[in-house]
Amino acid sequence: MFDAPAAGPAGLRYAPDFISKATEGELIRHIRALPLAPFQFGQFEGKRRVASFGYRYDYASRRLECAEPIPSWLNGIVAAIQSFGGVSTEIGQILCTEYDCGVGIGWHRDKPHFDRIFGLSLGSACKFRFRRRTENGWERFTLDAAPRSLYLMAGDARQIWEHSIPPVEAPRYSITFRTMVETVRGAKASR
Ligand SMILES: O=C(O)CCC(=O)C(=O)O
Ligand SMILES: [Fe+2]
Repeated sequence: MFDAPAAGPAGLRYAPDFISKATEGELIRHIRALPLAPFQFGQFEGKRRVASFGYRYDYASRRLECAEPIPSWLNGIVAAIQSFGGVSTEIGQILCTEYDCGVGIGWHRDKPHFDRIFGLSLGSACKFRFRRRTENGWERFTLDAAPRSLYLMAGDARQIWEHSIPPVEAPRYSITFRTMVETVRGAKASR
């Protein structure tokens, strides 16, 4: 059910076959039916297409904004992710992404409003790459993320290491589930 990748970043967990082929097919069908929009960061447009639920990070205003509520077709998988994450895991944000052939994502760390990051891979495999700076250059690690697998980035894997995906060779979909940091959860509770 769950493998700790050999010599990978601390805080990275990987679960192959987290969902069935039938569930994968259903989720892809739902994602394809969404009004996906090219990822916008400032004046740049990424080639991947996305839809956000719960919250959305706006690169123009550089603020976290409210997004559409999490739709009910995601309820089952959210429950499975929360139970994988353990007690007090509450998913606040979901990003559905479509990568066409030749599309990837550049090096980055996710925005600081988010805490732990769970990623479900659908449709095809990808090389999920990690790097962190060392005194003499970069230390690197690649996770082979199979379709239907789940990765979790927490601790160093989330806070220190950057991640990226080189252009995919077949269409890939992903659903990223994020918990919110305490300050964001507190602000929401007091509204
Ligand atoms: O597609 C994925 O699995 C990861 C996407 C990602 O890193 C992000 O949207 O921040
Ligand atoms: Fe990311």
